[in-house]
Amino acid sequence: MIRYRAYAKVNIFLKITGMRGEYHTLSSRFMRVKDLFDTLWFEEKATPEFEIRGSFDCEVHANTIYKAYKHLLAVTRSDKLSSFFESHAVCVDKKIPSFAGLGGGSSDAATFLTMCNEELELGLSLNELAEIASHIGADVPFFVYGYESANVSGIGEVVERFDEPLIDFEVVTPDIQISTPSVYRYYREHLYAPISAEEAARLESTPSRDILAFMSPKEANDLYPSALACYSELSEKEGWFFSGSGSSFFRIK
Ligand SMILES: C[C@@](CO)(OP(=O)(O)O)[C@H](O)COP(=O)(O)OP(=O)(O)OC[C@H]1O[C@@H](n2ccc(N)nc2=O)[C@H](O)[C@@H]1O
Ligand SMILES: Nc1ncnc2c1ncn2[C@@H]1O[C@H](COP(=O)(O)OP(=O)(O)O)[C@@H](O)[C@H]1O
Repeated sequence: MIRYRAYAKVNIFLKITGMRGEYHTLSSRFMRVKDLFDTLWFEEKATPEFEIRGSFDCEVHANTIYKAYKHLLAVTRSDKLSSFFESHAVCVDKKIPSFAGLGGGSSDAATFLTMCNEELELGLSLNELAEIASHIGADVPFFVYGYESANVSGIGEVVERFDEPLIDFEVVTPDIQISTPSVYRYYREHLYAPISAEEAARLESTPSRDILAFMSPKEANDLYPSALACYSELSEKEGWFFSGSGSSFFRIK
């Protein structure tokens, strides 16, 4: 069976540009962490229930991989798909820490969609897969496209490849479980200051190395000051940037 890599990501910058209903619209640069990834593959099994093999802190129906399966089945209504998972389990060698702001669950879900499309020859286009991905989580579309670096906007469904060399990151993840909704809520209630379309365009045309050289960590990620305010046990790390809603920090190796 072919093994697939579900890479982690960091947010080089993450700026809020407004609201869309309950969700925040953002302008963010996502970049792949090339030496941090989960590995996924399919394995034959005897029992018919949907099965995910791997070390998770949630039960199977809360797993983003299962949510991806349900959405894929609803869209394709494919008997080939449902019967395949009566005889095959999804195996995951989990390396990306959870609740880390590294997109672990989102990356797994996107990789699962890609694996099904390829191995079962579902014939879905990249855009069709990304459309399904947008219903699973805000970060999932980025991982479907598979770009090493991209500008992500909307609430995460607009993904535009950014052409630049990949940067080698060092990532540390303090053992603090940060709730993404809480961090966004605090930002909205206490720190809401959306940037203009012109400022977003300027950031989106700036190479990531320049962002990391000229912006402070708190300027680069609007959710960082919010996470610090929400979690007293989270402390700043001099010279390190904050990824997504956290708790991971990263810097150039
Ligand atoms: C913060 C970011 C930055 O990349 O990722 P992580 O920190 O999780 O890696 C993303 O915006 C998170 O994406 P994701 O983790 O998929 O969020 P979801 O599960 O879709 O949403 C969790 C909750 O976060 C809030 N949310 C999420 C995305 C967004 N653009 N605006 C929001 O307000 C909503 O309250 C939502 O109910
Ligand atoms: N495939 C998955 N991998 C990791 N976590 C998952 C997965 N599916 C569901 N989860 C749940 O999502 C929570 C957040 O994990 P994750 O998406 O990795 O965090 P983040 O979005 O901050 O990177 C986990 O604590 C776990 O309960």
